[in-house]
Amino acid sequence: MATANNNLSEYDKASIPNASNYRFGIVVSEWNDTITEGLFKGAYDTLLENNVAPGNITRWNVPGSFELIYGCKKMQRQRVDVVIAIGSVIQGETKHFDFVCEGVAQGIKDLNVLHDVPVIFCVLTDNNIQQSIDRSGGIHGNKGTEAAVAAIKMAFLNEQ
Ligand SMILES: Nc1c(NC[C@H](O)[C@H](O)[C@H](O)CO)[nH]c(=O)[nH]c1=O
Ligand SMILES: CC(=O)[C@@H](O)COP(=O)(O)O
Repeated sequence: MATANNNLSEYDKASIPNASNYRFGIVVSEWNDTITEGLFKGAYDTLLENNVAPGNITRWNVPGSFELIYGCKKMQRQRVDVVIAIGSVIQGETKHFDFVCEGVAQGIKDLNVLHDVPVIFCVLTDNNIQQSIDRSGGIHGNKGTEAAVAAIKMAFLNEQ
């Protein structure tokens, strides 16, 4: 189902485990920061709404989405139960978009395979800025909210 038919900010609160004892690492790319700050706000607010204490949330910034891989690898070694990678990649004139998106997706996948701390993929890969606006608190909701819900669920799963 495409995002256009499924608001990113809507979730069943009854399906969310108790998150008050989990620790969250959030790594935020500075490229397209008006978008990534919106994604971060969505994630942060959703964690607080689900009884996560601010002191249980650690945020680091990295220059761009490609650096999310290294930043999340380092964050996995911190005292956290789950990591959220936040980025915004927007198509330009060249094929660089393709390499950044593929590299980040593969790199974060690898971190989930190689290490025992889940990393949530909250990276928008959009054709234009409007699509990014629409998915970071706009008409399609906020992918940061979706990522925070996924993070809580994966922290719970990691306890099983
Ligand atoms: N064009 C975008 C980039 N490009 C920068 C790379 O992510 C990386 O920082 C650089 O290649 C140095 O290693 N990054 C984004 O996050 N979003 C873009 O649209
Ligand atoms: C995703 C990118 O790296 C891209 O925004 C860079 O723009 P360009 O392809 O015009 O160099």
